[in-house]
Amino acid sequence: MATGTVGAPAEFQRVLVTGGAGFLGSHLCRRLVAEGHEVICLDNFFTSQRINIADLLDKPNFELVRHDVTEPFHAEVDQIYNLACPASPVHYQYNPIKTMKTSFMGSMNLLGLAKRTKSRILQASTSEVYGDPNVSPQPEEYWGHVNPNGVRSCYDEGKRAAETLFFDYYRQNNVDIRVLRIFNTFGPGMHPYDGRVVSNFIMQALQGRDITIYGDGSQTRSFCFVDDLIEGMVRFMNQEETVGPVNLGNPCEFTIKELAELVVELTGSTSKIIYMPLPNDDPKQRRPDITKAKKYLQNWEPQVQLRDGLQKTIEYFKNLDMRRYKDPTKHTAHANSEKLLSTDAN
Ligand SMILES: O=c1ccn([C@@H]2O[C@H](COP(=O)(O)OP(=O)(O)O[C@H]3OC[C@@H](O)[C@H](O)[C@H]3O)[C@@H](O)[C@H]2O)c(=O)[nH]1
Repeated sequence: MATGTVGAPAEFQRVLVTGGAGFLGSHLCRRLVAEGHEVICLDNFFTSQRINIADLLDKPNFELVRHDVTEPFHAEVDQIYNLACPASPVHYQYNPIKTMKTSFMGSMNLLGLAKRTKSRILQASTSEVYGDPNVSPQPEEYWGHVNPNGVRSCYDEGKRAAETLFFDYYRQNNVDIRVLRIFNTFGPGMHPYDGRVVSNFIMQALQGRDITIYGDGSQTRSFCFVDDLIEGMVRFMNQEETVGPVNLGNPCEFTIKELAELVVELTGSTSKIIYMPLPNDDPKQRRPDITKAKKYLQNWEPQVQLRDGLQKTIEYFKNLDMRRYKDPTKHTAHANSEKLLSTDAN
């Protein structure tokens, strides 16, 4: 029997985690291995590195396979968590055709595997399916406001197409699906060159570099600490009441300017805040409606608030050996920005 953790399945499972060496994937693998499950971690190491899961490599119930989900994969498994896809705008826009292929063909290949093995399969979908939302907070019923041919579309539309495939395999082939929409998540284990806002601001603050706000900083995001997210994800996988989609995130909403100021305060940094162009189609607001998550996931709600989570993340980044990390892509987030803002816009 597995440990008595809330949401843990009654029996040990053979679990496949795609993107298992990534930020969320490595936390998930760690938890599943600790609970005694047999874990196969699949990764192509495009944006992640082996070091993220170095502590798991010698565990007898952990197996690492270098594999790209755009190619079929065969194994006998009971559960599949499909987390494979670059998630940072900088990285997913680097090779947008590959991003779309990863979402669509990766889902297709893994749904085929789930169908054959009769395993349950969870898709890591995203708040980006809501695009630049004109409804706030965003409930699962909201269809979104998405540009089908913009620079973010490879990710937004890739994930939307993946959701379509999941629900069609469910309706047509009875595949046992779970679709989770993950909102902005942060915490220890993020790649220092991840390119997303929390890791950028902390690294800039710790290294005394300018803190780069894109736009005027009035856009909002709601940041969920990684432990809360993984807890919700495992509960969702192991409940029987809904296939989703279910939103998972922290509903406390902050402007990006507030985030920058908080990071400066918590690090005691002397960095100054500068303003850069807003990348195209950057959503102006984002906040999850988590009514469904609370209802179906045994009253799940985030336990760690932004300030406390940031403190833990700052400690993590302070102790990183930067020689071990490589920047996976060049920074392209501004390549398509239309308007330039002056450095004192605020
Ligand atoms: O250095 C930076 C980086 C980012 N930002 C801004 O901070 C906000 C958040 O940007 P991030 O890159 O962290 O993430 P985004 O919210 O744009 O996208 C994320 O959405 C949810 C997930 O599915 C994905 O992880 C990712 O696509 C944006 O408005 C962005 O323009 C900065 O102001 N400065």
